[in-house]
Amino acid sequence: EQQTMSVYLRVRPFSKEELSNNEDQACVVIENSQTVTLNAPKGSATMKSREKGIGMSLHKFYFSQIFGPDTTQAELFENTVKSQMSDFLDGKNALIFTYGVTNAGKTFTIQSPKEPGILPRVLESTFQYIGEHQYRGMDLKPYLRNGVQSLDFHQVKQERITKAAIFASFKEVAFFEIYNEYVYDLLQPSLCSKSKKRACLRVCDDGAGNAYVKLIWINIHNLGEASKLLHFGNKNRSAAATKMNHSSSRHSIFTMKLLRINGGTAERVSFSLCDLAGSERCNKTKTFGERLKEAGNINNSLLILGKCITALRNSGPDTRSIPFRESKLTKLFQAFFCGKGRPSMIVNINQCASTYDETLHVMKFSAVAKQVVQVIPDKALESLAPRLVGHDGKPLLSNGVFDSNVLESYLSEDELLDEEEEADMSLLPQSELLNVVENLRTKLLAERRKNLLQEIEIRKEMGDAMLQQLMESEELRRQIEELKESYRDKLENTFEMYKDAIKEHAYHSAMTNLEDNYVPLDEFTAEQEKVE
Ligand SMILES: Nc1ncnc2c1ncn2[C@@H]1O[C@H](COP(=O)(O)OP(=O)(O)OP(=O)(O)O)[C@@H](O)[C@H]1O
Repeated sequence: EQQTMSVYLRVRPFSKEELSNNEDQACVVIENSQTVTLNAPKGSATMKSREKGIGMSLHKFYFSQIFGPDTTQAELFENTVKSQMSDFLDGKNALIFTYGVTNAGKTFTIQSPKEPGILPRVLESTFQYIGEHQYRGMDLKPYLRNGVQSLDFHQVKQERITKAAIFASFKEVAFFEIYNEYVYDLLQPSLCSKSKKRACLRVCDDGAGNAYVKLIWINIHNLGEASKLLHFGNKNRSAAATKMNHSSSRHSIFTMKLLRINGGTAERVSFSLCDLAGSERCNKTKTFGERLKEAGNINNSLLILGKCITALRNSGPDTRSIPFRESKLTKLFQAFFCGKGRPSMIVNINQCASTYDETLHVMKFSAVAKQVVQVIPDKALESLAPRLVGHDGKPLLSNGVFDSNVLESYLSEDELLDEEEEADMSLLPQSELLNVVENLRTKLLAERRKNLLQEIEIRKEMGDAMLQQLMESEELRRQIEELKESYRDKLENTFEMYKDAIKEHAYHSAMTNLEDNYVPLDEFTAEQEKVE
């Protein structure tokens, strides 16, 4: 099945303050349920460009569906997420992400505390669907990206302790955020203590090209528990203040995994809701130092998301050249865009004249996303083939039957080691961590030594080449000097030659004159006497 990605637009209402600040300049006009027009207000960069004859002041955009300022949370859920919700309960992975500038209504749409947003409604629908068929045990858990792990007695005990650290008490949920290209678990209980530094998690690969993060998965039994978790996670979202806003700098992702247990087999399907960081660009935030880095990282991950979406629009079914690996966010979203689920996007905008240029940027981004064609597999779970594995990480099932021999050989020693290398270091015990550090230090030293040798070699080669060049130029200089010397000699010789020749010529001329004017003495005397 092929279809374009669903991209919805939600336009939030003006606040009283915005209305009194003259922000309502009819910049956003909803033409019908799928078309919206943006009119550039006076003073916006778009209008200034238009006055110079560049670009247009009016832009038209098309969406899967547009929701105006009067849309309620329930209407939005019914018309956007509901279809994805039934796909999810049917066994297909789903991802919903909100995109827009800061203060456009992304968080309100996902998880408003006032009117319940999409997230609490998704949770509620899931609980309604499961009803009495809920698995009450705590001995199964998500494993890597698509697997299911059976826990032993001690691990179940640990699970209860982790949960008890948050609640004083079969669906599993995780909540994490990506900040400055670092992944943090928002359900990490120790985060409550301000003195402790948050452990940042590695994005690992499950060996089949699926990226995942080792998160704390909490087994929840009712909506009340889910809300408490959400509240707990939100408390941990301590956003650093930027000039634009206080909590717009992080991408936060809430994921729910549903385990469908049927005898000895377990199927796993996930629903992720992502509240992306504000999409405004660096120049607007007027930040520097750490905040500039933060803005740069947000820009980078959204830029890579944009690059992936543009590449997806052009690539067709072959997604190998799409740069998903260039940011943590896209790495984790990759599977949804590559046929292992169905992503959809809710674009949030405000109608304020002062943020018009940024809003236009968001709309252009969504116009590209709207053209992405998705391939949706008929039976997503078959391709995901979740594995049921034991507490030591080895799969327990082969063709639906427990077969220890098959299972022994299934994961070879090498694979285990590979997996270990990809493991999240922050969760290892201290002794192992020390070993890892020691190994890394040895590797680092070896690498440094190799680099140093290489540098010495390169420097030597460069020195030799320079010496050679110097010698050659010295030889050239010497030859030129010799040539100059010989020319000078020749010139001097020629000069002397001419000088002698001139001297000789002058002598001869003088002698000739002398001979011509010569009068013998007796003749001269006779002549003188005559005159007297
Ligand atoms: N549809 C809506 N109806 C009424 N109020 C809304 C709506 N959408 C957003 N708001 C209000 O607008 C303000 C900004 O919304 P919100 O915090 O969700 O923006 P945001 O895009 O998530 O910003 P940030 O990037 O900083 O997280 C909030 O006060 C919110 O209550």
